[in-house]
Amino acid sequence: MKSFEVQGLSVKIGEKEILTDLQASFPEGKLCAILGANGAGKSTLLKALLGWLKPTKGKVQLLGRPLSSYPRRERAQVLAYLDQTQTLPEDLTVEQLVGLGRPQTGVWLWGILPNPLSGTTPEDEEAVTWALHRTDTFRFKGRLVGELSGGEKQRVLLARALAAKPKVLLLDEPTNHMDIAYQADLIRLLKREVEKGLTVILVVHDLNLAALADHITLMHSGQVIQQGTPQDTLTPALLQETYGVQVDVVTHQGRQVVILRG
Ligand SMILES: Nc1ncnc2c1ncn2[C@@H]1O[C@H](COP(=O)(O)OP(=O)(O)OP(=O)(O)O)[C@@H](O)[C@H]1O
Repeated sequence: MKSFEVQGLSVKIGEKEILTDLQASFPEGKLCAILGANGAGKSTLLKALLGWLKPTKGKVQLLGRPLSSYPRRERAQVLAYLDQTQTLPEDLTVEQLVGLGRPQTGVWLWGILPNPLSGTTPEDEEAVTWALHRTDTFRFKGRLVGELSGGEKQRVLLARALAAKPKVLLLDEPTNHMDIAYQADLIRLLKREVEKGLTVILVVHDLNLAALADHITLMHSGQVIQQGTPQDTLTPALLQETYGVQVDVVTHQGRQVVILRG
């Protein structure tokens, strides 16, 4: 089955059409990367997949069912989202913040942050502990969020997203501001979850990180121009179409490596 199947999707923000008749499908249980130049519509596509932006035309199917048929709560159980713009409540402990990932405790009602300690079930506690372990953050569960480094925060945010036990995790530029070691670490953690059945769809700018994905989507001007394996998509011709730059692509240890032409 596909995680998402998108047919003829158009999305407007205000009067401006950002996505136009977009066709795409994303396999289930794979690490999928979305690439495209600034302004191509990558974040907008993620928000449409999350159901936050309503299409003016077209259909989005999530795990074989129309996205619009999912009640909000069920959608929050199936999909998790992680981006860079979230401001974090710095005076919570890591464990409390990860607890907010649970759909029933983490919903921000009327702009009020619910008490992270109220209404917690044993199942919530088990999921939080599991997510802390999966992201190697259990050892600092008692620390305050405000005291963490950028890379540590990133892992804690991943733990919060995983605590919901989603089937599909969408990430918007999760490797921004991360050094190469943290980037590798994040991809390793994501791959580990994918091996356990999670579908991951992430927007990235680094082509050589994208080469580690199972499946790549190339976007240009609000449309998908190609989808497929790194071998099928990371080609000089398609990257020229995507970014308008000339690159060379070499294969190193079975993986595509993209080099900008000088
Ligand atoms: N709230 C908004 N109001 C008006 N225009 C918007 C809004 N959000 C996005 N856009 C426009 O939609 C287009 C696509 O934006 P989007 O953020 O989806 O691109 P992106 O591919 O994620 O870009 P980047 O790589 O720079 O993050 C851009 O031209 C952007 O200016």
